[in-house]
Parts: sequence; structure tokens; C-alpha cells
Amino acid sequence: MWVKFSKMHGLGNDFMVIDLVTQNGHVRPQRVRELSDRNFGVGFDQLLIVEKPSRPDVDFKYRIFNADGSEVENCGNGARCFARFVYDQRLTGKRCIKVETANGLMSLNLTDDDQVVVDMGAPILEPQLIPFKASQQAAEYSFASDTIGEVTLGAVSMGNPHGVLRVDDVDTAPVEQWGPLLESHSRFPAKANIGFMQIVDPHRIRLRVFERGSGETLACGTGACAAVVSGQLRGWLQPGVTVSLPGGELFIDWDGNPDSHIQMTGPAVTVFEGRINL
Ligand SMILES: N[C@@H](CCC[C@H](N)C(=O)O)C(=O)O
Repeated sequence: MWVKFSKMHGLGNDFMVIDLVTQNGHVRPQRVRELSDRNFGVGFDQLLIVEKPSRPDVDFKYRIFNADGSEVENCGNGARCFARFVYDQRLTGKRCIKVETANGLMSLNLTDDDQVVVDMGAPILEPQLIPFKASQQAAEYSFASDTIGEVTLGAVSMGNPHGVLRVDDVDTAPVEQWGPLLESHSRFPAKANIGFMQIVDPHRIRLRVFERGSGETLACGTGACAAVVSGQLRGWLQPGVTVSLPGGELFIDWDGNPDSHIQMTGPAVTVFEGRINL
């Protein structure tokens, strides 16, 4: 089935975006893996699918597939690109868009200065809901890993699971070595995205993220939110944090109350459009 798609990115975290509201098609994990290949396919970190919603009070269903073909609950940079896509493709005339995800509802707002503000919801901190294996909730957890030794990290879900480690310098952090080991550590039964955070000052961090199912990316929106939440809970950060990622900067605002929603602000860019056999 031939379909039109857009290639987009949010700070270099790149996406193939397909409208399955006005086009027909079916997503198969094997085909996602083929299309994500940077040599033999289109190349992307995640595939984003726009579908009709299942309820009348939202505008679209937002589905996300990692490069390895796994379907996941949330993608922050993708949410900004999703908003720009449905608006630019005239699937909606609204600049404030409500979507349903596997994780619940999200509200996406296109601003006049070309940024997108996403209400990312409240962080999930209870270990069994993240999911993370621990006997009780804590701001950080220390445990032994056979391959790494003693590890200390914050565990946060933004709908999808994250582990956040503090490092002195992100440039020399062992992202490629520890990332895959912690992504699949038995403490994270659904695997996890692993962030390496350097605190610059209470309102600025540097961050690299090894993403579950995609490897290290140039930016991770949910990872930025998880790092800011973890940094505030551990007393290192204050509300209103600029997150500097290899692909650029995001602004994350959270008041520190566990029930409060996190606001993420950043860009969304269309690179090209094409047609492909899905
Ligand atoms: N790039 C994303 C996160 C995509 C999903 C993630 N790899 C997972 O498996 O949970 C973002 O910007 O949040």
C-alpha cells in the first residue's frame, strides 16, 4: 500500500510521520525495522502514526513505534512534530490539539513563534507503575549491576520508563557502554530509556539519552522531562530548566508538586516529504 509521509525532526530526534486518517495502511514491526534503516530505508528514530481518535473529545490518536519495531507509550519530541504535521497537512485548523496515546491524553499547542508547547502530564513515580523493581518509592535508587558495579539512578515514568544517572561531564559519559546494559537491566521489567545528566546550575542541565529500542538519539523529550523531575526531586534543580541536548535545547517547566503537569517547549521541523510502500 503506497502512502505519503513526512520526514521530520525535533532537535535531531528524527521521525517518519504517516497520516492514516486520510490514507489506508497497516503498520507491521518488520516493515518499521526496514524503513528505520539509515542505509536501506528512510532512516528514523521513531515512526509516528496519525489515526482517527476512539473518542469524541479528542482530535487524533497518536501512535509511536521505535526503530526496532516496538510500539511505545510516549514520545515528547514526536508530540511536537505530530502537532506541526497535522496542522501543516490541514488535518486540523486548530493550534491547540488534543491527542490520545497508549498512555492517556496529551495537549499540544502551536505558538506564534514556531515553537510547540506540550503538556506532558504529571510524572509517575511509584515503582510498580514505572515499572521499576524496588520495595518502596525513593528519589534515587542504588543497586549492583554485574557488568557495571554499583549504580545510582532516579526512576521516573513519563508514560514511558526512564532511568536518570548524574555524571560530571556528559561528553565523556559511558552512554554507549552503560546505556544498553541499563536499558535491559532486570530492575526495569519493561526496559527503559537511560539518561546521563550533567548539572550546570539549578536552571540548566546537559543531557544525553540512550533510548529504549532506538539507541542514543540527538534529543529525547520524555528523557528531558524525566531528568528535570529527577534533578528537582534530588534537590539539584529548581523549576524552569533549560535542557541542552546534542541536537539543541528544550525548556522544561515543573513546579515540583508530584501531581502537577510538566510543560515542554521546543521546535518541530519538516525536512522533506515522500511516498513509500508501507
Ligand atoms: N524520542 C522520544 C522517546 C521515544 C520512545 C522511547 N524510545 C521509549 O521506548 O520509551 C522522546 O522524545 O520522548
